[in-house]
Amino acid sequence: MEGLVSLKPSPKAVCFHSTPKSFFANHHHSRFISTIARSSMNLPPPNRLSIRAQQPAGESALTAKEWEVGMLQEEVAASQGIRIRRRPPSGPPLHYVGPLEFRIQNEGNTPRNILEEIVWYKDTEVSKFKEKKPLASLTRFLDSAPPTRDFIGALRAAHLRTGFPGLIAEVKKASPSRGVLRENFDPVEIARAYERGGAACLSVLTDEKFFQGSFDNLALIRNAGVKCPLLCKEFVVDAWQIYYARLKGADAILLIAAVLPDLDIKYMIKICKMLGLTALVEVHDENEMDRVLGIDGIELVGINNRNLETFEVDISNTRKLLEGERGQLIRDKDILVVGESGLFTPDDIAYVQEAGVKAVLVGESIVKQSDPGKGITGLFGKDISL
Ligand SMILES: O=C(O)c1ccccc1NCC(=O)[C@H](O)[C@H](O)COP(=O)(O)O
Repeated sequence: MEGLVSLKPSPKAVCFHSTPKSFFANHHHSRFISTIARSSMNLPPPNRLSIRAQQPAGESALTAKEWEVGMLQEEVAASQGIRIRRRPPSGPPLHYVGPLEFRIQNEGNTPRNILEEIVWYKDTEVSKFKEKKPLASLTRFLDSAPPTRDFIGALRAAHLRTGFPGLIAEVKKASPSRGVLRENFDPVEIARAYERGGAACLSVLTDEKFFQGSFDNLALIRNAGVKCPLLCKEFVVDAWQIYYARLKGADAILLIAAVLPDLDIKYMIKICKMLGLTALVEVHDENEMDRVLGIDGIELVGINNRNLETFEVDISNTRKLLEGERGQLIRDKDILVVGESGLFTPDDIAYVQEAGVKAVLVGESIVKQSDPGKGITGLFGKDISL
């Protein structure tokens, strides 16, 4: 039978007879909701056997429900073309039919690519953070957080002033694709050098495990009096991270369409607006761009030239996503577009500017220079600080 990975006599099968009626009622209810939700979203029938009512009660019933909700979320995401799974498909608890127990096959609990690995790690990381600092305790400090600065305004002003795309310069120590980019890494010194070199805004990587960044770096740069508005470069999977970024001094935060379903993006944009933060919504392909253009209230879209699943970088991606009707819609909506990743030379900047971006996000090519401020001059082929 397809999908069945184990089938064996179960010593626990006796539990089947002692399962309380309330469990069957609730379970039936949750199946009912799932079925309505699934059909209203044009989702295919679930790809698993549906005899779960025979599960034992208690903890495993709860786990089964959590699993079912998670599976429904995954199905919604998949129906929007999202390939990244938010957490490992650890599968439901064992199922019991009479004397037999069985599990349904899942695709394996190993991430399929680096982005999925990062997202799975974030899920557990954020859960731990939330235990230590629940949202309710964070919100108490919101009034004492530093005021947010106008991220998009700074990019537009730099574009007007220099005639080049406004620069978001990235404070990036390391990356999964390139390893360590800068050994002697002083985030505040780099931030100041970028500001002196003419950056309009800064992007600060806050992920520790994969990029050797930190939320402390964000706070250090903010508290050092750097005037450029700051983007919190995180892999957001939970609204908690947005509140935390705000408390640490961010003015903007990254939301990745390859990770977040439409409803999450809408909800997170509302939270950003409520907190005075700008959302930079990042896309990599046409499907993600079309999804994002269908969402109200988007002001800033980043086109990442790096495929975060394969690490492949191709700056013609920016041009491809800005061609034709999409480009027209973006102009009609007055959305500011940021060209991201793989920009090393004045020709690269000219190429993405020609494609229609009014801002660029650059890390590697400038952070590697002994003076990152001079790196900016090299990147643009001109001193843009003047
Ligand atoms: O940079 C990576 O290796 C990477 C891997 C997985 C997920 C995200 C990753 N990078 C995030 C970015 O997109 C870049 O930091 C940013 O656009 C700057 O790119 P670059 O100028 O090429 O350093």
